[in-house]
Formats: sequence, C-alpha cells, structure tokens
Amino acid sequence: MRTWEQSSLRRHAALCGDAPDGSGAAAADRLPALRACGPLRGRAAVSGIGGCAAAVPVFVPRLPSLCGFPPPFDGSADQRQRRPVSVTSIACPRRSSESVDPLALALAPPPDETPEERVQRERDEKEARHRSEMIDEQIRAERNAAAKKKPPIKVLILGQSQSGQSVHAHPDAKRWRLTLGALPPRQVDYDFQITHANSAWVEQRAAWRAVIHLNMVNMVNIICRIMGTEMEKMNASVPDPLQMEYEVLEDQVSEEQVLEDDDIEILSSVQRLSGASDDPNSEPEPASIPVSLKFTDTHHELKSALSPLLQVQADLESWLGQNRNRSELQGLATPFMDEEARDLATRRRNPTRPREFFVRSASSWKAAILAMGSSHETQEQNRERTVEVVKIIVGCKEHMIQLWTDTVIQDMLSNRQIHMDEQPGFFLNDIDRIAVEDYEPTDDDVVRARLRTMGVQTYRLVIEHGQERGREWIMYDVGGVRSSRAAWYPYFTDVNAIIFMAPISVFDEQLEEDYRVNRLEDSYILWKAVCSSKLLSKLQLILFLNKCDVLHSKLQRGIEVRRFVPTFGDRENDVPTVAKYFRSQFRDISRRWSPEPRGFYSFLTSVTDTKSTAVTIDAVREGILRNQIQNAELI
Ligand SMILES: Nc1nc2c(ncn2[C@@H]2O[C@H](COP(=O)(O)OP(=O)(O)OP(=O)(O)O)[C@@H](O)[C@H]2O)c(=O)[nH]1
Ligand SMILES: [Mg+2]
Repeated sequence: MRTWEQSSLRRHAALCGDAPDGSGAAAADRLPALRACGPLRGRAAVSGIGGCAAAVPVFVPRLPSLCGFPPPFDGSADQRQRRPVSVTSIACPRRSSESVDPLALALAPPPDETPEERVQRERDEKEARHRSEMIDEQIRAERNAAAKKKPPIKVLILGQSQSGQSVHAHPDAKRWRLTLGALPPRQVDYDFQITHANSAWVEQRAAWRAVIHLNMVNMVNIICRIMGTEMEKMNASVPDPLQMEYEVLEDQVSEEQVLEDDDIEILSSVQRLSGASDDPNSEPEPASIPVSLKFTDTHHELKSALSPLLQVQADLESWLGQNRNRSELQGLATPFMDEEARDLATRRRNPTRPREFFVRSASSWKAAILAMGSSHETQEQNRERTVEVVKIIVGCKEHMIQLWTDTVIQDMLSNRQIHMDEQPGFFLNDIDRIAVEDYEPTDDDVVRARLRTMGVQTYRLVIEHGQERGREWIMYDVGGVRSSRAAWYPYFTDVNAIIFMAPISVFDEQLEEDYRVNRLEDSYILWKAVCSSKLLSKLQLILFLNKCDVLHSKLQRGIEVRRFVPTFGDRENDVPTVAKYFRSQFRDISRRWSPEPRGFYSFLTSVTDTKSTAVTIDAVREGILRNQIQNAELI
C-alpha cells in the first residue's frame, strides 16, 4: 500500500513531467529510502521526480542500487532518448519563490495519517536510515583504504639459468609468503592461487608431479645412456643387440636426441675435472673408464626394462615445454644491453607471433599441463597418456631403484666423477616415494624440482599483517638461459629492486646452452652488464651468492678452485675463503662499473634451504623497503 507521500510524489512527478520510463514514479515508491538519504539527497531525489530523475544518481551515487534508478546521464544516444521531458516544456504550474518547498511538501506526514500508518512509516524510515548509514560507512572505509594504499614493490630476479631464480621467487615454496607474512590475494594471478588451504593447490600439485617425474626419469635415462656407452666401449668388437635396440628407440623418440643436452652438461663437467682438452672448439670427451667395471646380463635387462622411460621423458618434456634443443637456448650473453635485441624483445611480445608451448606468465605452464592440448579430443588423448605415463613410471619403479643402487653403476658414475646428487632435480634417492600412483609432491620436492623458465613469470603477494599491511609485492622471475635474456629489458624501467642470483658453486661448470663458456665467467659478464647499465644506475641491486651448499660438498670432495680460477691462487680451499673471494670479485665489478656510486648488498645463500633463506629474505625485504621509503622522501 502506498503512503500519501508516495501518492503525492507520484502525482508531483506526473504533473512536472516524469521520465518516460516512469523512474520518478518508481522513486516515489521508494520514498522511505530516499528520505533516509538526508535532506540534500532527498531534495535531489524529489527534484528528480519533478522532471529530472536521471540527474538523481549524480547527486546520490549509491542510489541506483538502492532505489533502482537508471544510470547517471552520460549523454549517450540511448539516454538522450530516455531523458525526461523538461519542466518548462510542458504545461506545468510554475511556483513562485514563496511557494512551498516541494521537498517539505513531499516529506510532510499526511494530515489524515492513522497511528498504525505512522508507526509503519517511522519503522520504514528507520530501516532505510540504517541502510544508508551502513553504505556511508562502507564508502568512508573504502576511501580511507584507498588513501592509505601503498604503492606495490616490484622486484626483478635475474641470473643465469639454474642460478636459483625460480626457487627463490616462486611462492609455491611459501618462502616469500611466510617471510612477508603474506597470503596470495584472492583474485590475482593463477600462479598465486597455490596454497594448502586452497583447492587449486590440488591441481597445481598435478603439474609439479609431472615436473618431478620428468626430473627423475631424466636422470635414469642419463644413467642408462652412459651405461650403454660404457658397455659399447667394453664390447667394442662385439655389437650389443640390446644397445642397438636402445639406440633405435632413442632415434625414434626424437630427431634431436633427447638426452644430448643433459649428457653434454654432465660430460662437459667431467671433461673439466679430468683435465681434458682446453680447446674451446673440441667436443667434450668422457674420461677413460677403468676396466674393472663388470656389466652382467642383469644390467642389459635393466636397460631394456627401463627403455620405455625414453618415451615418457619425451612426452613429459613436450607437455612442460622443455623439449628444446641446445641451439634454441643459445644467444648473446647480455642481449638486453644491445639495441637490436631490445627491438627483438619488443617484437617477441607481439601477440600475432605464433605461440609456442613453453613456460611464460601469459600461459602458465601449470595451466598448460592441466589443459593438455587445445581441442577436446587432444585433451582426452593427453589425459589418457598422462595416466599411461604414470603407470609406466610406477611399473619401472623397482628397476629404477635397482639401477640406482647397483654398485657397478655407482662405480661407473664415480669413476667418471659424476655426482648426480649435486645436479638440479635430483630425486633418485626418493624413487620409492615418487614412483607411485598417488604421489603428491611436498614443498621440499617443489623447491628441489628443476624446470627451466622461458619468458617471464609474475608472482604477487599482499602483506596481511603489521605496518605494511595491504602492500603488494610483485616478483618477476625471468628465464636465465641466454635465448631468454633479451626479454629482461622491458622490466628494467619498472622495478624497485633487482635481486641478482649468482651461484658460486659453478666455478668448474659450463653453461648448458654453450659448453665452451664457464658458468662463473658468465655470471661475471651478466653482473657487469647489470651494474654498468645507465638505466639501472639508481636501482638497488642485491646480490645472492647462491648454492653455497653445493660449493661446500664440492670442496669437501677435494675440488680445487685454483684449478679453474687461477687468480684464486694459494688461498685456503674452504667455503669461507672461497665465498669471500668470489664476493670480493663481484664487489669490485660493482664498484668499477656502476655509473654512480651504489651500495653493495650481498648474501651467501642456499635458497633450497627454506629456513636459512627466510632470514635472508627478511633482511632483503627490510633493505628494499628502507630504500623505497628514502627514495619517496627524496621525491
Ligand atoms: N642444492 C641447491 N640447489 C639449488 C639451489 N638453488 C637452486 N637449486 C636447484 O637448482 C635448480 C635450478 O633452480 P631454478 O630456480 O629452477 O633455476 P633458474 O635460475 O630459475 O633457472 P632458469 O629457469 O633456467 O632461468 C633447481 O633444481 C633447484 O632446486 C641451492 O641453493 N642449492
Ligand atoms: Mg627459472
């Protein structure tokens, strides 16, 4: 039932020219809410009813939702048509200045209002007023929050491939999340939906499972291949039918020879260790094999039983976008310093370029592996194949364990000075846990997993507690392989700090993409380029001398730094001395090549060690924030 006021307003609207859509009359029906909006808003509303309903929301922004008004007049053709008839354009009795205020008239209680109607009216008004106050409160809170919102802090994580950038950056490992006291914001990046409390994590685990399976299978295949080479050598005069079968299988799997890259990485380090040829153009040769290795039929059978893993590796690599050969990873050491490469980087971001299947933020590899193909049919086939892949891995479990724990195989590896446990993505001690159908990766597995980043991955965190509450941290994890480095450049102008990862255990290793280049040397070149860049001259650089744990185990094994770094001289071959020496090298480069004086912040880290890294990250966070605040004050 309408109150007299509502009827009066409807009449008023009709008299003065209601909007064609009758919104004036509609507003009258919502009078209690209008009245609760206070005199100014109420007046605006009533004026609207008097021929300009469309203007009401301009004065009372929240009214459209509250009262069901049309949107504010924006001059669009649609709205022009619906615009109410002007008061002056129709025969409407004009009021003199002494005439009664229409609002007062409209709001006055009816002369014949019964006590029940009065009670009802007052109740309606009270309720509407309460709603209005709540909305006011909400608007105020939002305004205050917006005023307080701190600008995000953007951190770019650079370094050569396998330096630990992704381990350091990605929040799956909870490292930054825990240290910053942050939780992933609800609606942002797909990558950030990973949390144990979140059902998305279940799906993410499926993706990580594939990575870890690939890491494990990859190492088994490397061992089988080396074993095949050894067997071949020992029986040079007698062709081994199983080895031939194995090679045929390999050729079928990939024209590029799936294992070549990994093999070269391992073999090239063997070459350095055995003091083989220094000619940079010569292919690395494996060290000579002691004759004491006695392969039996069991080894032949093992190799044959494990051969399906070649195809498994090829499938997993393809799904994860890791099926790239070495030539595709090659490139200039510092293409981001080169004009042409900058153009190239811009062109690479051109969306018309055919899409490739590899790790990049726009098409997260996790999303890709979950989707597994574009068409429904392909997805189905791939899903079936995934189940098959897991079955094969589970079926090979005992053979894999047998291979890895075999004493002849262990001798073979140690004769070649190959230390699988120091290689990234080492899971051979966990086969019985990982090669099962219901395997679920742990946080530690995820930290240790190896997946090459191509392109850029973005991670976002929002601080949940303390003074920094509400501050967003954005971390850019870029691919460190040479072919990916041109993509770094666009990020240089838009970050607050750079964390540079330099693994110091790599003094005796070669680059995966170019085995002629020493990895430590490559890090120096990169660091020099970053320090000397004019674009980055004002930016805070933080150096992580990473993989200290691997350095420790290498020095423990008696590897002498001076053999690979002659300038190291006769210093003590222990971790503190070696780390100090490398740190001084990086500091000298920074001092010498920075266009402007800058502080040198460096940390010795093993980023796979979550606990110790948390302390470092805390210090880094403080440092970046302090710098940020100082800069803001200077501005
Ligand atoms: N032992 C040890 N392993 C590490 C450390 N940091 C990284 N790793 C391992 O090294 C491998 C490579 O690390 P990533 O973070 O993927 O390397 P990246 O720098 O992102 O390499 P790209 O993606 O190719 O640029 C992973 O298997 C990590 O688990 C460390 O401090 N100690
Ligand atoms: Mg990476």
